[in-house]
Amino acid sequence: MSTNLSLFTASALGGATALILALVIARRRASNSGSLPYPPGPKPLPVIGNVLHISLTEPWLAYTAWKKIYGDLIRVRLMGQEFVIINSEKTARALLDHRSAIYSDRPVLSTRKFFGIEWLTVLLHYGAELRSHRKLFHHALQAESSIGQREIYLHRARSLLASLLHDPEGFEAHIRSFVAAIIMGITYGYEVQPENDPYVSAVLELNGILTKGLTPEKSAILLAFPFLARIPTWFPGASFQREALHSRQLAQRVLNAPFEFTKSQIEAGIAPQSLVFDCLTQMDEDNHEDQEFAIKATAATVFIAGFETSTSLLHGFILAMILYPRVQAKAQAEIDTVVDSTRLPTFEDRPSLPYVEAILREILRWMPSLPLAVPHATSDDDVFEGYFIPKGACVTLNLWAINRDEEKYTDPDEFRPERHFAPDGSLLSDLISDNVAFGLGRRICPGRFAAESILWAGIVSILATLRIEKAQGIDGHDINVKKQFTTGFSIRCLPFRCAVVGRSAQKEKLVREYLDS
Ligand code: HEM
Repeated sequence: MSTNLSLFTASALGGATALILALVIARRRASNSGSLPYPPGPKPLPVIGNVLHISLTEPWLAYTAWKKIYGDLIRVRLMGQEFVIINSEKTARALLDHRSAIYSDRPVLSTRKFFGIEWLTVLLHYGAELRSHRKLFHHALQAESSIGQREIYLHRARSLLASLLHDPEGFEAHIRSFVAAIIMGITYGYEVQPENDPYVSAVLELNGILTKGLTPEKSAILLAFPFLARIPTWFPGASFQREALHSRQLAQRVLNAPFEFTKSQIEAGIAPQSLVFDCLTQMDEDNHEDQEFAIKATAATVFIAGFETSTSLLHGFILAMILYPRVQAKAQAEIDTVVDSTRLPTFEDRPSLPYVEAILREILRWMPSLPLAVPHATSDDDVFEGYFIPKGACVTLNLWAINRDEEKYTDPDEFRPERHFAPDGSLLSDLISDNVAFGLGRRICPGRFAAESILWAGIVSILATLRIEKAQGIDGHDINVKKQFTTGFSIRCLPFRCAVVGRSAQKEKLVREYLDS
């Protein structure tokens, strides 16, 4: 909130800029729209557009409320930037998938450079650099690679069980370590330290800043008032600038430090296989410098993009298990019929566990870690169902609204895995890797296969061996928990407490035996 205030205080100084901007916008609109209307939406005010109509930290709430008034495709204007909000999966697929030639760019995020992450794949414009990154991702994260990495996921999941049994109160940190160990292992061949790992701490801190500062809505303000980026960090109220400076320093650390670690391991001949190892040892003869930078940026993106989203969903899973003990018990009963008491679950059991599968789908729906996904941008003018969508528009996939579509999901706030089954009792056939939670079209999440396997390994291992319950206060009463999220570009549950207990002495013994073996 203080960021908003400092932004707006400074914004007030920008009258002259605003006037020039208004003229530019008016000229641009006159030349672009022809006679076709923009999609419907709340009437923008002169110059500032709809800035006062939304919350800059939770814009999806207004976008979702407007769905009832304006429908599946909404036009919003924030300062000089045109936004098109997509509120239904059908319209999202029609535009982002079927017209991907036009809808695969990213908006001009002025905050990209300001926060020092202009190299982040997620934010690259559509072009040669992005294609080179996506080629590297494809090589390391395609569905087949994820199958090969399943043993690592299960091994890490079983270590997570031991940490949860040993220190239930620290469950948030243990889940973060679980995800970090997998991602740092497959990306850099690096073994994370159990506590205060320097690379993990840097990413955590960087993600914290980016989550608050990187929304396209804030970027639109910075784009309209570029002088804000040049206010010195010592200026009163310049907290935004100070955070950005810190972000630039952290981003350099995240980009370089683990990469240099792997390089030195390769030079010493002791590097295990990893994304960076494979890519560096398979480089072409030419342009070593450019190739190395692409590998470095791709690897750092894996950590930034994969870490926050996956941990957020697993925290959401723990919350759901406390709030819905019936679901937990039903999943455990299913697992017990498939996995006998002499072993722990493996990926071979997955097809026999449809209810666990439905829980995974329901987590992706109930807990949208990226409520507005990652914005796309149009690289050309377009016309859709009679509405004009200009080149350069920021096209926002409102997952918050899509996941709460009451026509598809009755009582959408309820966590109900049963909604993913057909009336005949069979699991619906949609693939998790096609889930709209991973975005659409040419920018679809390249980490979705890895993410799916990481989440499944964590969820099934916890359900098979542990019971998640409400924690008890010192008075012996249960501590109630609520579904409440943080705000920003990506969201997670607000901190809550829980108790974790082994489901039986035999199951605890299985975990210990596995880790001792
Ligand atoms: C369950 C966890 C995850 C969710 C919900 C998620 C979701 C998303 C979404 C919505 C996008 C934007 C897609 C679009 O623009 O249409 C995206 C992009 C991306 N994700 Fe994920 N993701 C997850 C995990 C991961 C993991 C584990 C990795 C890496 C291993 C990863 C790497 C990326 C990258 C590199 C992009 C940018 C692609 C581009 O801009 O071309 N994600 N993700």
